[in-house]
Amino acid sequence: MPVEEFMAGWISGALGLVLGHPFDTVKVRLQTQTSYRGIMDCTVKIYRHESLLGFFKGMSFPIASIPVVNSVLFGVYSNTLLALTATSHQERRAQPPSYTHVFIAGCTGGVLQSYCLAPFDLIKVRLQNQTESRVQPGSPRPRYQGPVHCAATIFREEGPRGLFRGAWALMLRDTPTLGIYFVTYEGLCRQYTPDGQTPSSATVLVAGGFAGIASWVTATPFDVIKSRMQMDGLGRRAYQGLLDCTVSSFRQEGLGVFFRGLTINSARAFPVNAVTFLSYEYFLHSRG
Ligand SMILES: C[N+](C)(C)CCCC[C@H](N)C(=O)O
Repeated sequence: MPVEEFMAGWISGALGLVLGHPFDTVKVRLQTQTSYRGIMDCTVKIYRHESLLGFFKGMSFPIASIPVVNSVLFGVYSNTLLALTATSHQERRAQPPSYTHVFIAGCTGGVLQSYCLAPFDLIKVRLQNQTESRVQPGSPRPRYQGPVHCAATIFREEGPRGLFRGAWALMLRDTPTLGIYFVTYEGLCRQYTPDGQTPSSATVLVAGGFAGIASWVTATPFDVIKSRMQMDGLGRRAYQGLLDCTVSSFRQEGLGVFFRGLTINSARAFPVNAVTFLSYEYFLHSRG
C-alpha cells in the first residue's frame, strides 16, 4: 500500500488548516450563536472582545489531528482508486479513472475520515464557541481550559459516547461531499490539462479551490446540523436527535438556517483547498 499518499495528505492538511482557521471560527459562531448579525459583525466583535487570539481558539488540537484526518482521507481515496482501477497516482494521468470510480473512492475516504474526525471536530467546536476573553483580566474563566481539559470534561460529563456527539451528522456531511470534492478536482484538472500531461500549479490551485467550494456548498446544510448537535450536549438538551434538530431548526428559523455559514465556508474553502491540493501534488511529484 503506497504510504506517500498518506504523507502528502498529512502535510497538505496542516498547511490548509492554519490558513482557514480564522474563517472557521467565525463560521462556527454564526451557525450556533444568535448574537451576531453577520460575518463583519462577528469578526469585529471577536477582535474587540477577544483580540486576534480569539480567531485562533481551538486550533492547537486540530493542528495535531487534521493532518491525521487528511492523511486518512487522501490515503484511503488513492488506495481505493488503486484497488478499483489498478493504477497508481503517477499512472493516473496516462490512464484517467472514470468519474464513478473517483466518486466511490472519495466517498470511501469520506466515511473513514469522518469517523476519525468526529471527536476532534467536537472539541474544536466547543472551544470555538467559548466567548470569554483570554486577555482581559478579571473576565470569567471559560468552562474548558484547553483541548485536553475539554476532552476530559466531555468524557466525565457526557460519557465516552459524548465524544462522538454529532458523528452521524458529520458522516452524512462528509461522505457524498468528499465524492463531489474529488470529482470536481479531477474534472477541472482534466479540462485544463492536455491529455497525458500533469496539471500545472495554477491549474491545481484553481481546481483545488473550486473542489473545496463545491464540496462545502453541498455540505453546509449538514454542517449546520452537525455543529448544533455537537453543542447540544451542554446544559439542557434541546434536540432529541438528528431529525429533531433538523425539523426544529427549520420550524424556528426557516429554510435559511441550512445555509448559515455558506458564504464564509466558501470564502475559506478556496484558499484552504487550493493550498491543500497544491502541496499534495507537489509532495507526490517531488518524490517521483
Ligand atoms: C466535506 N467537507 C466539505 C466538509 C470538507 C471538504 C474539504 C476538506 C478540507 N480539509 C477543508 O477543511 O476544507
